[in-house]
Formats: sequence, structure tokens, C-alpha cells
Amino acid sequence: MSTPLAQQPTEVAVGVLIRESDGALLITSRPEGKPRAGWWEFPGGKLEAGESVEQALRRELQEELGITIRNCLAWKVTEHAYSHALVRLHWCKVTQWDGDFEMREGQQMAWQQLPLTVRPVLEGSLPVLQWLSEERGLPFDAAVYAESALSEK
Ligand SMILES: Nc1nc2c([nH]c(=O)n2[C@H]2C[C@H](O)[C@@H](COP(=O)(O)OP(=O)(O)OP(=O)(O)O)O2)c(=O)[nH]1
Repeated sequence: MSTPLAQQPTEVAVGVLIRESDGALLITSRPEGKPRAGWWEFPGGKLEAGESVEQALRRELQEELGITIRNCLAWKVTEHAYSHALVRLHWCKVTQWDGDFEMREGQQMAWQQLPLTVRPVLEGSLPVLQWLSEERGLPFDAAVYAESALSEK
């Protein structure tokens, strides 16, 4: 008999890009073909073998958005259990980058103030929206970001 191994989380690097002029946040939609396509998230992706969080974030943002980050300030680490996967999200604040945004995976991007107006947002990203709201002295209500919020009203 073997004891099942505890599920190992998938490590993910996520960028909170903050626009200097007005503090807006960059939010992108998940491309077609991925789980939860069309849902909104912060840009990023899974670490490849041997990569640091900063290396993975730099690679993902070059691949997905065509920009090169200049800084990556490690901020928080969260975990979220989806039905299909346990993810560990390494959140980095990014305030400087080079290049022009180019949506290389057919996704959409939006610069948004809090509360975001895009819906729905991945559940694993909600703690970060809460912390960002707290930092800015703004109220936070997770319910408005749920998939069900789309069909209400
Ligand atoms: N990029 C990103 N991923 C997030 C956020 N919140 C959240 O729960 N996740 C989860 C969703 C996915 O399970 C995982 C990221 O995986 P992904 O499939 O987007 O990564 P990837 O771009 O490397 O994709 P692939 O190689 O599998 O195609 O992290 C977020 O704000 N941004």
C-alpha cells in the first residue's frame, strides 16, 4: 500500500503592474483555450524548471504582452485550491517596464482603478484585490467579482 503524496502546488508568478501616473492596475483576460477563458486576472504564468519568480514573470510578460519588466518587487505569496489544481501565487509589484503592450495571445487588457469594473475575476486573485483596496483605503466586496455577479441585475 502506498500513501498518496500531498498535492504539490503549481508555482505561478503574477505581476501587479501599477501605472505611475494614476496608480491604475493592469488586468488581462484569459485567452481562449485555457481553463476559465475570458475571466480576468493579473498577467503572469507558471514557473518553468529552474526559474526564479522574477525570471518567470519576465518571460511570461514578454511572451504574453511584449513588454520587458525592469523591476519585480516581491510582495505576497498566496495559495488557492481550484478543483483541478492547487496553485501558489507569487505576487510581485511592477512599476517599470520597457516596450509597448501587444496582446500576443489574443487576450484583452484593461487599466483599471479599484473597484475593478471587469467581471468575472479569478478567485485566486481576490485576496490581492482586497490588499490593494486596503492599501488605498477603499472598501472591498469579493461578491461583485464572482461569475454569478454577471447575470445579476
Ligand atoms: N496569471 C495568473 N494566474 C492566476 C491568477 N490568479 C489565479 O488564481 N491564477 C491561477 C490560474 C491558473 O491555475 C494558474 C496560472 O496558470 P496559467 O495556465 O495561466 O499559466 P501559463 O500561462 O503558464 O499557462 P500554460 O503554460 O499552462 O498554458 O494560476 C492571476 O491573477 N494571474
